Amino acid sequence: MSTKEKEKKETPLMQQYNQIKAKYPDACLLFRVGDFYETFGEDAVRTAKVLGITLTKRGAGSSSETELAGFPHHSLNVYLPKLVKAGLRVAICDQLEDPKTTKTIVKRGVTELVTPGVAINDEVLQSKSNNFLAALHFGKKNIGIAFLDVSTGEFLTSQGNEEYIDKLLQNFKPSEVLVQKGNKNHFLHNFGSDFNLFYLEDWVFKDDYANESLTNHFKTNSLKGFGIDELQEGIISCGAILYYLSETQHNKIQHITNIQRIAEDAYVWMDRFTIRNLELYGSANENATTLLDVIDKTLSPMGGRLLKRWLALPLKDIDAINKRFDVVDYFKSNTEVLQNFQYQIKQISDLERLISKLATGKISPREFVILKESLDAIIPLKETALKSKNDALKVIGDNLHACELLREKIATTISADAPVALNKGNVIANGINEELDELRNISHSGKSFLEAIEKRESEITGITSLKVAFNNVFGYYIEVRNTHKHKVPETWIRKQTLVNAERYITEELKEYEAKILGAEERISKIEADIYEKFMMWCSQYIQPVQMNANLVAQLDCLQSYTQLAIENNYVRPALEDNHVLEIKNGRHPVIEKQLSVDTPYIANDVYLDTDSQQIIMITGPNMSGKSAILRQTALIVLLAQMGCFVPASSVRMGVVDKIFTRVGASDNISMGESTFMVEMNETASILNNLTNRSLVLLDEIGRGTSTYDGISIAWAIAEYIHEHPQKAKTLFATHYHELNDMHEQFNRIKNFNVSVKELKDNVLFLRKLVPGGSAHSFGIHVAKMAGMPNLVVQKAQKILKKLEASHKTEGTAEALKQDDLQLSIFKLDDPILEEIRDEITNLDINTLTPVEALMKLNEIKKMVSKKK
Ligand SMILES: Nc1ncnc2c1ncn2[C@@H]1O[C@H](COP(=O)(O)OP(=O)(O)OP(=O)(O)O)[C@@H](O)[C@H]1O
Repeated sequence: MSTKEKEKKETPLMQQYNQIKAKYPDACLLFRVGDFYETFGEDAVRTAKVLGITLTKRGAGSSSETELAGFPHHSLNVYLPKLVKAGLRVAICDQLEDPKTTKTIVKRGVTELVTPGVAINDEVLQSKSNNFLAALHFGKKNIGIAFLDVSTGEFLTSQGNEEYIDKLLQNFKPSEVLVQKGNKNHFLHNFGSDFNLFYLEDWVFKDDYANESLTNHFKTNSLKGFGIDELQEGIISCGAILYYLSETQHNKIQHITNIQRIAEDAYVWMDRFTIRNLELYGSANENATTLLDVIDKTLSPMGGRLLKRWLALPLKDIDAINKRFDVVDYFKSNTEVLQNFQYQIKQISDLERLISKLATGKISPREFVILKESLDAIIPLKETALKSKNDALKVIGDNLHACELLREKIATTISADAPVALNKGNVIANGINEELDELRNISHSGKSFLEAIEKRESEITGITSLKVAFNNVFGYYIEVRNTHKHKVPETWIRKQTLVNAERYITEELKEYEAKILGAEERISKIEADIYEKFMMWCSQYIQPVQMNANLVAQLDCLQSYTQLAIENNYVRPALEDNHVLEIKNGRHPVIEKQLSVDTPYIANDVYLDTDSQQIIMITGPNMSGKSAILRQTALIVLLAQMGCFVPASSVRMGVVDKIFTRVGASDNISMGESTFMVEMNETASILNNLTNRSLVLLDEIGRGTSTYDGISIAWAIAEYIHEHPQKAKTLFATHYHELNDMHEQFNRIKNFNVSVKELKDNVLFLRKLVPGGSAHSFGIHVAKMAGMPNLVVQKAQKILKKLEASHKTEGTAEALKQDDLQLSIFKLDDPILEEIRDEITNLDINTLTPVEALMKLNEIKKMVSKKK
């Protein structure tokens, strides 16, 4: 059948459907038909699967046969989130006119396109998480990025290299990412396929387009005021976001009141491995407790979201950090004030999302009441903050906006017990509109009016069981039991005969009915009009309410810090203008919460600086607690720079600007590269970015290869960090006790070990970090403890003894002395060694990265071993 013929066969409804669907080919189209949302074809198959609803066929057996799945329109709130959470883009196609008013097919159109990144329904959102839409623009020099949470109005941008953008993507975890069509592969190659991507046409990513749409939206002449005018690629990404909003019919976006620059240099740099490895707010293991789980004591959704941001972006400015400490100190010593704040914050709902709903015209009458109650709670909060003796709190108190007129207007305009849905009535308070009050009188007086008729007619006719009632078919009627039928006056018109009764209508009832039904329709119309205008009026308060939301979020984070410090005995770190890191009795905030009551966490001291103890080489058996010490050091630094107290008895530190973490043989194999290669890549990026204020954690680096390769590489890396002009403070956990020899040659490397007590054929973990190296790595003991069969353990012990005996004579330090190596290679007149010599002579040291050097070394080692 030709397409034309097929079209002819299609019903007008399906023709209309197909026309609309053609405009949204990649979305699941929910097509409103009467009281149902229907889906057809492929969409129906997907929808039925995701929602678990029945899949049927329309026009079965005919040429226009298609799958069909639908649900009642009032269940949209239940089903829509499920579709969006399943990663679908959902186009909602509504009836644009009242079916009663048209004789032909009802006009329909898409009123909203809901995608994972632009959802504002409570059912899709998580209260303590932002829901970001991101856009990326690959420029010549930089990659631009923008994030928008349309449910809160936060709009942020930045630009930088791939590593930086990767880190931001990890931190902000966007639900949807917009990418230029032409850069699809580029994106997948750099950032992986874990994101929900949507591709936009290349022309959207243009300078002029972005500038124009942004300045139009913000009604400004330039973007200077936002401090982003230099961010060319960032701006283009912001433009793509605005384009997408209009494409998805999100046109009411007044709550997007500014763009913030994510200032890369204001925050501690943590790469994605660090974020992942320290399990800050996510973990590969779903059941793992994250740092956020432990430290989050926030009481409001805004506070919860801000805490995540503070955790992702720790500060470097000592004054700003100290300000947060000061508030926590103040709260700690004024617990009554703290409790007062906590009580008030609990009364405040999600102001940020409520005001966004107002801006998008989606706020429900009930939510207006909640908005007012939340704003009421700001008043005592403001007073308490102003009365406090802490400067930062006073500033917050000063800036909290009382929103007096707004609160007053909501109280007088919206009924205190307003319903969730506008069409349920009783939304607008009495006394706002005369006509409304009058109509309500009519409709409310209805019951007594009907009762009066019932009484009167019963008396006149002598029919004792007479009843006035209503049904949808013929409206108000009088019902008379058969026994009284003969008493019915002639003027009554019989409408229905039942088994035991007859139903009649009267002129009077008909008139009354017209008045009442007219009144209710008119009431709905007046309420809707007033509501619409009221939302418009309230929109002048978007900014003050957003500011209040932000200030409450800050107060909430600070009370959360205090509560955490009180409950867990955290202390205030002393920030100093130096390069020292001195932790006394530090604990791991997460592990200490997980131990059983009878196993106390063993606190440890760590000291690092740039003069005497730059690198600590930590050896110790498996499971002794090496990783715990590394991670707790980073976590303490991180918490401190978030402005939070820390799990230790005291901490003294200069500000850290970058935290790097590498764990040997990490689980990146899935990306297709060999584990070892990945490990080397990761390490290379550290070595290329070291600063005097960096904190580097290297956990078992080198273990992804054979022992001797591993030792050589670990050695070379430690040496590189030691010799680097930027003296990065480093904790190096290793199984290779051979590395204990390094301190003889490099004076800022110090050996430590996590102590254990050797029992007869077992080890007892003491978990104390003590100076000095350890002689062996006890792996076999641990294997035994893990329940390995005895035969295996005994065999392993024998092999170990043999190996130890055979290597006793080789001092590692000796073996790795460069001079010796050179002599042994170049004195020999051997083709392979000559080849090696040529390789080395041809190397351009100036352009070689440290890891390339390591790889080269590895190659050379392989050549030498071939020769053996
Ligand atoms: N200071 C401590 N106090 C109490 N328990 C601790 C302490 N440090 C570590 N532990 C416990 O010991 C376990 C092992 O610690 P960790 O992973 O740090 O050991 P490791 O030496 O790095 O081991 P491996 O070399 O096998 O990676 C932790 O999961 C924790 O339960």
